[in-house]
Amino acid sequence: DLTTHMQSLAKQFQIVNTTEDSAEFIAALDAMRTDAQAASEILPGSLTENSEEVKNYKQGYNDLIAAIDAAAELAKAGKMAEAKVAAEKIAEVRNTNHKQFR
Ligand code: HEM
Repeated sequence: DLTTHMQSLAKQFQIVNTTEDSAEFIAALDAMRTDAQAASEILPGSLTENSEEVKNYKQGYNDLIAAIDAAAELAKAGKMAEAKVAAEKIAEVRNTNHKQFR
């Protein structure tokens, strides 16, 4: 369910924020991408299907996935310092969307 995906996102994001190992960093981002995609298919109880808000909710996950991909790409290019900075955008996207939908 949605809560399980959120808890998994939080667990993996903690790894992203603490590891210096690029393989571990990339693997955690990969897991986050899978959870974000799955979560985007589940509407929270506060949203009615087909409402305008659903578009914004789905866009939130698109923004999250874009931030995940940007950080992963830098890490894959061996730019761990830049990747760490890019990963900060993930928390921004999370906070913005939690204000709206949580
Ligand atoms: C890395 C990014 C994110 C993290 C780490 C995260 C983490 C969490 C956590 C820990 C919870 C509380 C779960 C619980 O009750 O145990 C939660 C709830 C929630 N989050 Fe996120 N979140 C993220 C991104 C998002 C995004 C992008 C959206 C929406 C577009 C979103 C929507 C929600 C909603 C609707 C809830 C409450 C619903 C529920 O728990 O059933 N989150 N999130």
